[in-house]
Amino acid sequence: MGEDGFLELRGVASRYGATQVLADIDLSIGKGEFVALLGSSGCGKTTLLRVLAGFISPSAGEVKVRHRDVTHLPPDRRGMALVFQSYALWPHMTVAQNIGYGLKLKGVARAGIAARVAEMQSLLGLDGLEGRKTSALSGGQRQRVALGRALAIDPEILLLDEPLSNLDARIRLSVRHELRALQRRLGITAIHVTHDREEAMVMADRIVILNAGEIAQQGTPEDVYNRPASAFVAAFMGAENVIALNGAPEGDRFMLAAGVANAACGVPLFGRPLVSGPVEARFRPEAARLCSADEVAAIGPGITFRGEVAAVSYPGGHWRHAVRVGDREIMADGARAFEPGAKVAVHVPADALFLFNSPAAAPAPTVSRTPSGKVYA
Ligand SMILES: Nc1ncnc2c1ncn2[C@@H]1O[C@H](COP(=O)(O)OP(=O)(O)OP(=O)(O)O)[C@@H](O)[C@H]1O
Repeated sequence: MGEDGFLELRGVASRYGATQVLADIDLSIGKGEFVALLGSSGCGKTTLLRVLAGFISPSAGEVKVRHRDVTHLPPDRRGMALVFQSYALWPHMTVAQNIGYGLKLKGVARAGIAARVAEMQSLLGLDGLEGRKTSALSGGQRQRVALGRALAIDPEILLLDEPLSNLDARIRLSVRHELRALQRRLGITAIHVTHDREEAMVMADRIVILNAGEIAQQGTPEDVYNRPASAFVAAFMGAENVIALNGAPEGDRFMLAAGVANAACGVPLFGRPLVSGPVEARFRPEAARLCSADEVAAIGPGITFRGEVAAVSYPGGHWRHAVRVGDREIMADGARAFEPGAKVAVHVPADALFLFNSPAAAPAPTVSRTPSGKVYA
């Protein structure tokens, strides 16, 4: 990826009437980068995409392409193309007419349109369908036509608003890879809105996680998955098990106090700015290792919770257990099934344990040291 800061947003805010939807968004995207805007429903993903495309004027801030301010340019003068979730194809037009639509608006001559449409059809595997009305196409074919219409105008930037969400699960998996391969081959810069975590993970160079109109974290898929910067991001990225603990930093370790279901133990700090006091411990069901209470051996650094199996199911590949740990219920996967009522141990390896100071416990990001050997209540 070349040209850093190819597409830049600085201090972008947007509101609908009195409702603030985006606040102070700073984002810098490199040429040829594939960025996923990931967030739950209503967090402002589509609004951000529409600000980029020029369909909405931001209430503050600026949008720049190659250091040129495009904030107040109309959509058709930004070198961008938007693919809508609904595809927004013309049902009474043929595949060829739909793909050529943007070129016709630009006043391109007929022969030029025909050549470009043929090129797009062959690129997207739509050969032979040029005369078909789009109302007589499958979902996957419509999605390709919408992509063809967007790419036909040779945009520098492709904006994708959940373009795969109307496809059935199996087609969606293959289209993800096709779209990503096409984007790489064309070297086009892409911003892809999705609420599907796995889709963002497998497609994007960088994931930007939005929460209530603000950027909660941005980084490579591996970064946001393994090093979530907040409890919100950890939960959003699948670490939904949560247990309240107490602890304090000591050197390069964080010492966790004994709790109702765990013995005191220490885990590496990994540079996290944790302070003494209550912490929220989060982990994924698949990161936990389940064994019977009497076989808890030292399985490596991490924390082990004692619990009782409440329910077990088989979603495929592993057994998923609901385990009562103190007054909480957590989910933990195992290679074998434990019966409800079984006393078990749930071990969470240190590198899969995400710790965050509870909001009330983190007034200032200072790292305090504790006298060694103390129990932190
Ligand atoms: N035209 C509008 N007028 C008023 N409020 C709006 C309008 N469009 C969107 N909103 C509100 O702005 C917020 C952000 O909407 P947006 O469509 O950007 O969210 P999103 O993250 O794309 O959600 P989804 O994944 O459900 O599409 C929501 O609370 C929504 O109700």
